[in-house]
Amino acid sequence: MFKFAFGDTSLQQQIEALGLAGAYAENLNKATVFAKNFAGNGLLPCLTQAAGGPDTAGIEKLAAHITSGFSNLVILGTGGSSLGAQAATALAAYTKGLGTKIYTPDSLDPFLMDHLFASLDPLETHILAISKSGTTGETLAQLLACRQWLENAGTQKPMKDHFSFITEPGKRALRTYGDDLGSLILDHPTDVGGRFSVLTNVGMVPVAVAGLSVKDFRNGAKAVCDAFSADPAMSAAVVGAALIQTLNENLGVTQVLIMPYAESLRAFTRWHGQLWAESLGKNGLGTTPIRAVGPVDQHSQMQLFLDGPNDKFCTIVTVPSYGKGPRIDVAAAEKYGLTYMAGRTIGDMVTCQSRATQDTLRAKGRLVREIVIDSLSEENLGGLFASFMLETVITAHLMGVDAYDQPAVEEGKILTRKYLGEL
Ligand SMILES: O=P(O)(O)OC[C@H]1O[C@](O)(CO)[C@@H](O)[C@@H]1O
Repeated sequence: MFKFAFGDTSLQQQIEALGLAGAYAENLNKATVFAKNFAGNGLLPCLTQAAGGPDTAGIEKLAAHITSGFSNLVILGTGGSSLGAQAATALAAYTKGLGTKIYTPDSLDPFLMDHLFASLDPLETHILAISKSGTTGETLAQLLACRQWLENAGTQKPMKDHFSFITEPGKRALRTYGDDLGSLILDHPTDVGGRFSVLTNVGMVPVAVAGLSVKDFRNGAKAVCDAFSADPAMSAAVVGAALIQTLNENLGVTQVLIMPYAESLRAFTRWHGQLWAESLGKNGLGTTPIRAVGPVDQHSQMQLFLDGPNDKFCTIVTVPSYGKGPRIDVAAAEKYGLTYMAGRTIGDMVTCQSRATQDTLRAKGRLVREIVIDSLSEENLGGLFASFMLETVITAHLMGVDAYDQPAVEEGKILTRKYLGEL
């Protein structure tokens, strides 16, 4: 579980100081009513399905097939078919894992494909192609290229074993391809959109391959959903959605910054970026997600956040890191005039940096939410996924847009196919 707070001064006092008490109360009420109905109706399929876990056997079977036969897993997929897996498996950087290395070439890039083919052992490589629609050009092009690469390598294993698929049931190119090959295919849930799919098999097969606990991710999400259902008005999702909407409508806040002080949450910010942008950027409305990671981006973007336009709602995610990490040698630090860090740990420095960032942002009049997770764990990351999905859906309701479609992107896809056909 995680906690959230807005600094030493209560949120209510800050809202009153901005003259927004009435507007915020109205949005909070609207968000709470919606959240209660929503909870009463069983929340989102992407959350409830995951909690039930009827797909566990399929996830375990596919993960076992991959880890027992291959030392590399290449996940072909883009957007919601890759970002959740990247965000979730980033935690494995701190664990021993199962020995299978995961590659996620989610942007089509000829140089990266050449590099992958040159550096990976084809006989040791499994390809998992994920696409909800089963028609995404980038993923299909990569798939055909991978098949050719494996054919050329003359693999000894049956070709069908080198591939697996996650896609919706029904007639679609990716499904037909997988059927023809005779490979293992898991169904992408039809009632879960790609950017909401991280807790389904889409994110959880990679999690299992990485040696992380699917159960813990889902339990973490469930705990957040249970707390949300029990008292929506107190949840980070409802408060966050009401606040962002109020700031947007009344103070011209048009950007939402998410800045974790943990390298392993960098991929999480990319996942959040798609979730927020694709769900809410509609009908001339929307707030732009901005990604940053602390402390490194204090040295690149922070000047703008502090001293540029006051148009951002800031969320800082922290993990208690006091006393964590290597300790800085006292004598060496003192010799070079670095007494302030002598005997401190790297975690002490990061703790002070995130605190200083928040204080400075607040001193500059920015509204800052701190989300504190007590450790970098599957439960906590699962909880963050659930909370931000809920926040997005509630914000969409307050804005009056449909969180689940992405009509404008589809126009670009049609044009790409046309241009390729004309080459
Ligand atoms: O999973 P699919 O169908 O390949 O789609 C990949 C991504 O492309 C989009 O449809 C946008 O083009 C996203 O919504 C989606 O996550």
